[in-house]
Amino acid sequence: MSDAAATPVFELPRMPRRAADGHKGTYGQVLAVAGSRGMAGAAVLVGRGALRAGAGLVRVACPAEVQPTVAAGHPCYMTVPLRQHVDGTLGAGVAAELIELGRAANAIAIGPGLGQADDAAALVKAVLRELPRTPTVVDADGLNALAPLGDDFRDRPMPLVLTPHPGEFARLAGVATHDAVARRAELAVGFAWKTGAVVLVKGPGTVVTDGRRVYRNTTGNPGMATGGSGDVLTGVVAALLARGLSPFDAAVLGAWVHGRAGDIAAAAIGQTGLTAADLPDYLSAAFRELEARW
Ligand SMILES: NC(=O)C1=CN([C@@H]2O[C@H](COP(=O)(O)OP(=O)(O)OC[C@H]3O[C@@H](n4cnc5c(N)ncnc54)[C@H](OP(=O)(O)O)[C@@H]3O)[C@@H](O)[C@H]2O)[C@@H](O)CC1
Ligand SMILES: Nc1ncnc2c1ncn2[C@@H]1O[C@H](COP(=O)(O)OP(=O)(O)O)[C@@H](O)[C@H]1O
Ligand SMILES: [Mg+2]
Repeated sequence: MSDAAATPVFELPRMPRRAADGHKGTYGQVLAVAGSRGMAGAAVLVGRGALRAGAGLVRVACPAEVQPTVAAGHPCYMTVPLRQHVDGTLGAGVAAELIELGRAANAIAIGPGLGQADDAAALVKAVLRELPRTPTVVDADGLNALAPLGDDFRDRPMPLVLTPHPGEFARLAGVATHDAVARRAELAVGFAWKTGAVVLVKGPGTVVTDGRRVYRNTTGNPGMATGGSGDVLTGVVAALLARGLSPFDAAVLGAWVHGRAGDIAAAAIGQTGLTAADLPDYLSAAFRELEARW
């Protein structure tokens, strides 16, 4: 299928106004499942992204070994230490516990820094299968767990949001990486159509599609080509899902506001010294621009 078959979207979804009488339960609870030995930072970045995108409550579930490090990454999210394998990764043995935590959440972010062990992949699949109505964004090793993806989740009542970079998209869709770059929009539309997921393929001019509609993002800059930038986006999309945006709208607005934060950060401190850990702090300014439209 060509991307010409999908309707281009130019208008941004509205960021919902915060009700005067709202409380933290009103603005959505996010469960992030992320991190492993050596990749505690991925879990921190997802959690910070979700907080700065307005989630009322954020819980970061991670292997027990990295939990103190993750907890030290921000005082405002809670952390849940989970039993880990000897190599410091999570596995299907904690699926029941995670699914219980997931039932209490309005949205789940799963994948960054989980590693590529077979049992981590089994855990990801169990969570996605057992919570079919929970809005969920899958990134990084969560995507590797599903690759190659067919129509397994085609009939999921709540469509998944998948956020691959072109390398991950190539694995997921079973295409060559150079095609995932050169024919990104066309392949993403066809893949979204086939899988029933909302697909956000990252990079300059990030493409978001549900197979029927396609949005090409206009924000962002090469300063964001630095480890962990995508992990922040995962947290942002989860917060927007928890706030009640549809999967497509959460992906579109998430891509825009994440890129805008990168642009404001680059204007303030330049592209060269920009790190992913700076991005959440500049999300506030990016969201303030959206609040100005209220
Ligand atoms: N602080 C932490 O804890 C951090 C932890 N992190 C965690 O690390 C884990 C591994 O994630 P990952 O993305 O680094 O590895 P992987 O999936 O093998 O991708 C690399 C392959 O994809 C390709 N490729 C990528 N982008 C492309 C593009 N735009 N266009 C084209 N190609 C592109 C790339 O191509 P190449 O660079 O060779 O040209 C290469 O082949 C994961 O769990 C993540 O969450 C990180 O988030 C960092 C911070
Ligand atoms: N040259 C660029 N222009 C605009 N955005 C970029 C550029 N390079 C990277 N990005 C953005 O940075 C993020 C990188 O995500 P990802 O590749 O998953 O990184 P990581 O896994 O290290 O967190 C994506 O949102 C991508 O769109
Ligand atoms: Mg990534």
